[in-house]
Formats: sequence, C-alpha cells, structure tokens
Amino acid sequence: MRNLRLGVNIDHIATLRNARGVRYPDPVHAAAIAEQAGADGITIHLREDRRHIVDRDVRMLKQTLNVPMNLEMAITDEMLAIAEEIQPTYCCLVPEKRAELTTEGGLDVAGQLPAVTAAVTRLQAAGIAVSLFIDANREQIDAAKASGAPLIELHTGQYAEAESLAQQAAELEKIRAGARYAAEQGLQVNAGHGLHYHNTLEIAQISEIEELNIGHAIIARAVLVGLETAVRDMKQIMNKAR
Ligand SMILES: CC(=O)[C@@H](O)[C@H](O)COP(=O)(O)O
Ligand SMILES: NCC(=O)COP(=O)(O)O
Repeated sequence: MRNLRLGVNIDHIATLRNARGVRYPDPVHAAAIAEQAGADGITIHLREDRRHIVDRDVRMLKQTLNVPMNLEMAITDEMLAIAEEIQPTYCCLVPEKRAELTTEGGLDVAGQLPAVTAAVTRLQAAGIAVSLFIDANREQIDAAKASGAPLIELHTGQYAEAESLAQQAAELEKIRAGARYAAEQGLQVNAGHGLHYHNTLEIAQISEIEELNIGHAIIARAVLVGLETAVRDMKQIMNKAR
C-alpha cells in the first residue's frame, strides 16, 4: 500500500491569534514546528472574510515552507489573482458561505462545470496543481475529471459528524466507493474535514487515498500537549493504517 501523507491545516493557529488582534501565535512558527514533527504539507484556507488566515500569512509561508503549500480558496477573481501571484504548490477549490461556521459540503462541480473548468485552466496555466474539494459521489467525481483537475479531496465531514454508528458506516462506505471510483478514473485522491484522533484510522485504511488534510483536531490537541506531539500522534495513527 502507498504511503499516506499528512497535510496539517494551521488555520486555527490564526483563529487564536486573531481573537486578540495580536501577533501570536504565528502560523509561520506553527508551520515550522509541524514540518519538524513530520507534516508532509501545510494547508491554509484563505477565506474571503479573512477570519483566520490573512494575506500576510500566505506570503510569509510561501517564503518559509519546506514542504508543499496547499492553498484552499473559493473560486473568485480576487482569490485566483492571489494564487497566481503567490504560486502555492496546490490550490484546493472549495465552496464558501459567509455565515458558515466551517465548510458545510463539497464544491458543486457538476452544477457549475464551465466556471470550475475556467478556474482550473487558469491556475494550471500558472503552474499550480489544482484539487477540487468534493463530496464522494460519481456525479461530482465525473465532473471533477471533466474539469481537467488531476486531484480531488473527498469531503469527510458527513462521516465525521454522523450521529450513529450505522450512519457513520454508511458514510465511510460512500467515501470508500468514491475513492475507488475516482482512482479508476485516474484522479489522485485526498480526503479531509472533521477528522480527529478517533475517526481517522478507518479513512486512512482506504488504500486509494494518498493524503489527509487535518486541522482543527490537531490544533485543539496542540493546545494541551504541544503541536509537535499532536502532529506525531496523528502520523502514528495514519502509519498504523498502512
Ligand atoms: C475546505 C475545508 O475543509 C477546510 O478549509 C476546513 O474547513 C478548514 O477551514 P475552516 O475551519 O475555515 O472551515
Ligand atoms: N480540507 C480539510 C482541512 O484542511 C482540514 O479540515 P479540519 O480538520 O480543520 O476540519
């Protein structure tokens, strides 16, 4: 089975900083610690409302990261221009609602294929690898393939938020089937959202998945045990699955 990479999402280091309008904790500092603890990539979501990560973070991280940057963003002219200028390794296109607490679902690629294809084409022309954050269903996977994006990130939020074991098992099966189908279509498959120390193992056991992006749970544990330990603990779970 392939190695499974961990992309550490450091958005909520910035949430903590912005809560007081001060300079600490600094996502740049956090990224360096996460790298040293074994993070294979750093993920940041530059939201249109700048509620956590801000433009300065993206620019500084571009200069300091030693592992790939995965920039999550909505499909807007402003975000596309920022990505073209800063040139992250990956851009993950995600849906965004101003009032949401966190990302509520996958990007509806099938429902807006011309706009998604135009964004994918524009970013690829700038040398950026594009990923689409989608729900694990065939309609969205087929549309992702049609858009020309080489990569998808399967949204694991419904699995993470399942309210019964039966519902969780059903959501896990959807992700398993989606990952298998997407890999058969030649797409690279990543996954993420809502994963934590008690629900990641089952997702990590899906052999087609190549990378997990995990943020909130790692940063929450880091508050109690330190970021280095929190990243290592998550890597240990992921390594146990492979
Ligand atoms: C698209 C996605 O799943 C991540 O961006 C994640 O939601 C973390 O960002 P927020 O906590 O701002 O939603
Ligand atoms: N794309 C998912 C991500 O980056 C992290 O999401 P979460 O672990 O903060 O829910």
